[in-house]
Amino acid sequence: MREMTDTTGATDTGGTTGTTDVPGSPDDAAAKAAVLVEALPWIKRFAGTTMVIKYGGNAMVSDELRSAFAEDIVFLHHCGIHPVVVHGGGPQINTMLSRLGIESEFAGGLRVTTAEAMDVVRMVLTGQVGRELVGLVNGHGPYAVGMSGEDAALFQAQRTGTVVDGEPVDLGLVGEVTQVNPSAIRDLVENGRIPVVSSVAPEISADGQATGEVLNVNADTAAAALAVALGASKLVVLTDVEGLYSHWPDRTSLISSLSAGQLRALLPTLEAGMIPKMAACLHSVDGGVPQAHIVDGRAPHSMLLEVFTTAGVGTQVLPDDHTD
Ligand SMILES: Nc1ncnc2c1ncn2[C@@H]1O[C@H](COP(=O)(O)OP(=O)(O)O)[C@@H](O)[C@H]1O
Ligand SMILES: CC(=O)N[C@@H](CCC(=O)OP(=O)(O)O)C(=O)O
Repeated sequence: MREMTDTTGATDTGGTTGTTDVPGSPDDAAAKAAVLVEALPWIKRFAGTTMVIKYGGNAMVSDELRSAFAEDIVFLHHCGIHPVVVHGGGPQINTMLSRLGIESEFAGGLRVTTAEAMDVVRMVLTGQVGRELVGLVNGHGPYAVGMSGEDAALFQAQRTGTVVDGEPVDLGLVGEVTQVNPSAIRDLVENGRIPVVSSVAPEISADGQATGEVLNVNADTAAAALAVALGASKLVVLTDVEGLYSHWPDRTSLISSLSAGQLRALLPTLEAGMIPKMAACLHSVDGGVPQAHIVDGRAPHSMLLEVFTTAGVGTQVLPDDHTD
C-alpha cells in the first residue's frame, strides 16, 4: 500500500515491457505474461463490484484518448467489474457557450449558471458528450446506456452557492445532489449494461417539492454521490493532471496517497477545478467507498494501470482507518 508521499510521478508499474525487449522474443513474452499475472489479484478482488469512473471533459481531448477510454471500460466489464461512467464536459460546454455568444464564469471551480447557460449545459452534456461516449463504448458491443440525473429519478438536487475569499457567491442554477435513487442503474448493471451518466438533476426545494427546474451539477460531485449510493468499490476520476499536488504548480509535489483526514486539512488550500474534485473524493471515502483515485486521463489506459497494477498511478485517497 502506498504511503502519503510527494513523488515525481515516476511510477513502477511492475512488469511493463522493457524497451530492450525485442518483440516476439522470449523476454518480451515473459514481460507480457508478467503484466497479465500481476492483474490477477486485482481481478479477483474487484470482480463482481461496481466502480464509478468519472471522465472529465479535459481528459477527452483526442479521438485516441476517447477510444482508449471506451476500451478500458469494456475491459473492466469483461473482467467481471461493473463500471458506471459519470462524464463531465466543461470545455465542451465552454466551446458551445462561446459559439452562442453566452458569457460564462467560474467561482470556486463551479460554473455560474444562468437559465440561458443551463439550456446549453443540458444540451451539451446529455445530447453531445454523453451520446459520443455511448457510441464509442457500443462500438465494442451493445453495452452502454446513456442516462441523465433526470432519468428514472436518478438524482435530486438542491441549489448551492459557494464561498470565494470569505464572500458568499450565488451560482444560479447549480445544484448539489441531495438524493440518489440508483435502482435504474442497478437494473442496467444486472442486465450486463454500462450506464453512462450526465450530471444534470431535477431541483427539489428545501421542503421536498419538485420545482420543475433542472440544475447543473459538477460531474465530480455527481460521481461521488453515485459512488456512495451504489456502495462502489472505487471512485476513479480521470482528469488532465497526474494527480493532486500538495504545492501546485510545483511538479515535484505530487501526492501518491493520502488519508481522508490529510485531505480534509489540505482542502481549504486548493484552487480551481481541484476543489470539487478533491471534495468529491473526500465525500465518497467518508460515505464508505474504500478508495478514491485521481488519474491522468491524458495518458492512454491510465485507468487500467490504476485498477490492475500493484503500484497504481496518480493520487489515491483512503479512509483514516484503512488497514491494507
Ligand atoms: N493542487 C492541484 N493539483 C493538481 N491540479 C490542480 C491543483 N490545483 C489546481 N489544479 C488544476 O486543476 C485542473 C483539473 O481540474 P478541472 O480542469 O476542473 O478538470 P476536469 O475537467 O477533469 O474536471 C488541473 O489541470 C490543474 O490545472
Ligand atoms: C456546476 C458545474 O460547474 N458544472 C459543470 C458540469 C460539467 C463538468 O463538471 O465537467 P468537467 O468534469 O469536465 O469539469 C460545468 O458546467 O462545467
